[in-house]
Amino acid sequence: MDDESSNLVLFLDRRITSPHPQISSDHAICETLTPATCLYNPTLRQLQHALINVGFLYLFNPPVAREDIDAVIAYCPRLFDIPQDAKEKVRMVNSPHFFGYTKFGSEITKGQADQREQYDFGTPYENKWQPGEPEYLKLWGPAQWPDENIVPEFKETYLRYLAQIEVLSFEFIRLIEEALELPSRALDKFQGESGPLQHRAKVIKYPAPPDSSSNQGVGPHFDGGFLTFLLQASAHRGLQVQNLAGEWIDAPPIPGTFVVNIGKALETVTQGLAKATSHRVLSPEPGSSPRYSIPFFQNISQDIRIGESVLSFSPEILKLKEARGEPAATDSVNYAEYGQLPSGEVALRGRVSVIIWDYTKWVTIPLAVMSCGQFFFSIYAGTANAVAFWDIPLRSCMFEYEHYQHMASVLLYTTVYDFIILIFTCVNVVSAIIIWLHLNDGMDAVVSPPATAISVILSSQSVISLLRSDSSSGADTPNSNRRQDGDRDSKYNAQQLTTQIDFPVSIYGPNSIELARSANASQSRLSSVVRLGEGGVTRAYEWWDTHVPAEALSSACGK
Ligand SMILES: O=C(O)CCC(=O)C(=O)O
Ligand SMILES: [Fe+2]
Repeated sequence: MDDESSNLVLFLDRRITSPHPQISSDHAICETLTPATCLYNPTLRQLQHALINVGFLYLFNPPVAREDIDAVIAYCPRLFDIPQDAKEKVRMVNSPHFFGYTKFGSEITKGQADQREQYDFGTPYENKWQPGEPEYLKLWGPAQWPDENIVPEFKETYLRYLAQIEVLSFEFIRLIEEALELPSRALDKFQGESGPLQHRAKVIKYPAPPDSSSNQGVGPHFDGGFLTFLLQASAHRGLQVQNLAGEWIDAPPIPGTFVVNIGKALETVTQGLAKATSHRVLSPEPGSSPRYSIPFFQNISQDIRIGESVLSFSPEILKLKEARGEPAATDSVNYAEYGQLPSGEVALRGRVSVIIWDYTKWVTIPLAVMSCGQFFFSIYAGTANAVAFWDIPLRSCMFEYEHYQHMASVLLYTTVYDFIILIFTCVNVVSAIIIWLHLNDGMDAVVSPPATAISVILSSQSVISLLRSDSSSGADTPNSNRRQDGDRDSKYNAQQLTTQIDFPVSIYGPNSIELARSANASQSRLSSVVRLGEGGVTRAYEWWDTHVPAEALSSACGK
């Protein structure tokens, strides 16, 4: 542990003595410091560095009861080992709030199926949506929990865990205000002045792939909200973070820590000072046990248009952003609509983009019916042709004009329909191959070719991209340099965020299709990555205890 970390420990220990204290709601830690003092505080300087230049950090010994952390970790395998029908009962498709179970392979990031299975849960929230109110207000509400008889006390334990992270997340916001030299509580306006917030959390299982076909646990993405607190719940590596140079850096699990990273909303309100960082997860090696993780996503108020609420900073601190330099291009997709839409709508758009799947599925039914009709007509016409040909009396008068005309038209029909059938058959075969190669067997829908085969094709990223060829005119975040990034490489403009195929279609209805189209039209590619400290994600923050485990730190830093 270096001197700066020691100072950090002293700073916090003066105020908090218990290893797992309740965090004081009056935010005593931060209010005792003026912004000017913060500049001299090495801890906050470290935090400032991590926010501006890295976007990821480890939080050591977080103020969350160790027994609750251990308990939620212990639940991970149990949650996924329950019978499949118990999981199906809480499928996300039942929930207007997008909570619940998503089976393996049912999520797509950057056009590829993520090799993970997951539950989405949330902090308690009662939905009060009324007809006529914006649809995005449906997004928050009660989570779906697995049967208490099958996973006893899971809900209670997990909610207790989430409650502690929620408090921690707000406490951390206070530190961020100080580190970025903002007035105290400058970030409050994003957090529920209009009422309580709901935060999301997941429990994720990344199984080892059977072979080396795909190792995309989850593809490159940014998180959307303010802060993410990630508990890596098994000893596997796999989480990777993209640095300023565009390289992927490992962020290995360190026991007793959370990985904290910045979401697009916080990046937007801080004029890009606090960096959202592109990250991904690689599946465990074939033959290994599954990796588990438990992320907590801190939300912001649904009504706020954060593009209109961007904060002001001192010229000195903005210079730090300039000094960071231009990041290399990233693989991730962007939440560009934050520039102008209410944050709830941004979240809804991220979700309902999947409704294109359903829309195209219905479009494909007439296509499939046509295909079948043509097939049968072709058989009929071919048979009629053959019968006519082998019918001696008929053939004998073939050279009479009307019979000749009859035979010619039968031949013409047969040939044309056979040709159409050939094309349809080719499309079906190609789509089946694409499904097999890219989407694996994780989708419910892939059961009855040709209709579903075509629907997969139509709803695949490439076709969606074509549908949205106007995407370069979309909105952007307040950072002017991003516009150029989007324009420079327009092939990424139409890429979706991580997309779940399992979704509550009936609840959001046909309007959502339009929403989805415009949502994706306004997404643009963003080059925004941050430089990781020498050797990787290296800055560790001691929260309560007096000792950072040196061996853990050095293994994380590769030193
Ligand atoms: O599982 C992990 O380690 C990260 C998951 C993640 O980045 C996400 O779900 O947004
Ligand atoms: Fe993430």
